[in-house]
Amino acid sequence: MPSLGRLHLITDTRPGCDPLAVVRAALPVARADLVVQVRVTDDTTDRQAYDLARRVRALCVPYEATCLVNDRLHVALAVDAHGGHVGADDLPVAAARRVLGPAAVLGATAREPDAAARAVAAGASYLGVGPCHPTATKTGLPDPIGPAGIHAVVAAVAVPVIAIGGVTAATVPALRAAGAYGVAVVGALSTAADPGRATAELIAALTC
Ligand SMILES: Cc1ncc(COP(=O)(O)OP(=O)(O)O)c(N)n1
Ligand SMILES: Cc1nc(C(=O)O)sc1CCOP(=O)(O)O
Ligand SMILES: [Mg+2]
Repeated sequence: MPSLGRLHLITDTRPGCDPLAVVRAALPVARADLVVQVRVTDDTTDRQAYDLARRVRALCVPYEATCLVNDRLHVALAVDAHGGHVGADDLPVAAARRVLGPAAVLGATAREPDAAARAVAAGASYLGVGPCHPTATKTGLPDPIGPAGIHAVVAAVAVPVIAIGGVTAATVPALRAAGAYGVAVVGALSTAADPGRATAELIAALTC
């Protein structure tokens, strides 16, 4: 299994968004450094999620980018995605690992060191940790943990930590300095006037 990409593009399927256009713009820039996580709104049907994931999976192939599916692991299996991501309202990590198999990429959300260690022991191959900063993309989240919260988790686990929540190219250096392996973004790409350029800025911040 190749090393995990450092830039995780999470699809934005809210009204007015064009997730496939954003993926198409990001792929030639970030290539194998890109992980596309197919995340759909709760009211999206499984058929719609499957159709989007199938298209994303196909787009990723020529760039050797990674395709993951959020929450809906049956969709991940159905499109032969590289893996999935689960959080507190989804299948437990150990059950998700059983569903996806030993070779799959499996991400788990963890917000503090103890939960992070439990998720890794249960089979997570990377952790999504946040929210780092305030975000308008998801409601109901706890207060932002900042780079210090990222560092606390990094110190507790030996798997890649992906920082999420309000991440922009400007906030990447502090997160990397805190030990984050990479970052996951929704708005920084989905609301960008030029998603290709925004991808280049994020990749530059992640690799310097
Ligand atoms: C990389 C990454 N980190 C965290 C999350 C959040 O997952 P979860 O807590 O299950 O919330 P939803 O995304 O399902 O609303 C994520 N998706 N990706
Ligand atoms: C889906 C999600 N999960 C989070 C968490 O902290 O678990 S923050 C988040 C939204 C991230 O969107 P943006 O990059 O636009 O802030
Ligand atoms: Mg979830």
